[in-house]
Amino acid sequence: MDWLPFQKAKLYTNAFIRRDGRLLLGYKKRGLGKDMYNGFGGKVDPGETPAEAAVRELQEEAGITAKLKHRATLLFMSPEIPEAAHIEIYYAEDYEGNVTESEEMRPEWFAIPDSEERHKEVIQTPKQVDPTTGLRFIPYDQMWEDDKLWLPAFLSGHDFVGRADFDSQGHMQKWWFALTS
Ligand SMILES: Nc1[nH]c(=O)nc2c1ncn2[C@H]1C[C@H](O)[C@@H](COP(=O)(O)OP(=O)(O)OP(=O)(O)O)O1
Repeated sequence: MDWLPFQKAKLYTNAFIRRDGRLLLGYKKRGLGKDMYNGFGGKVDPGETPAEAAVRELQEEAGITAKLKHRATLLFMSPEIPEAAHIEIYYAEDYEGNVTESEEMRPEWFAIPDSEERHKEVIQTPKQVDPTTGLRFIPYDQMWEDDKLWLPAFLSGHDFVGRADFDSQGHMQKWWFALTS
């Protein structure tokens, strides 16, 4: 397959929160990406900066406020959406408020593998539970297919840029990723 034609992009945000060695993800209850886990985010509204939208979406979808740091940029393309999704990805290690379920997302904490090697094992053998916390490890088998390519490095502190093109069945067909720090 060729790269999907890139004409226009629409801005989105996505925010990942880590606290006490655990990662907060949301189970998406509706829309594209339904029944998958993801960070919290959505469309940037007119007149809003991506950073402002990231804070608003995190509050709306998970009920919490955080000082988010911009860490990555992802271009997501799919025949299912008319414009590319240009996603600015944010990160924080603390937050205020109580994590709360919203109409769009059911938040859940996951154990983070302690090395990139352990991430690979968790990717190969899904549904493993961390014996010390009783939490499931990051559910890579229930996330967008490209996330397993960058999330391990992202959680070890690397920033990145990348692009992933999907087919209408939701499978990734073409991609590139580059670490920028
Ligand atoms: N972690 C991720 N990995 C990936 O490859 N694509 C992602 C992604 N997070 C989001 N996307 C893509 C898929 C989706 O089409 C688009 C928009 O993402 P979202 O699901 O966060 O936004 P929504 O369409 O729910 O927006 P709102 O209705 O404003 O919340 O970006």
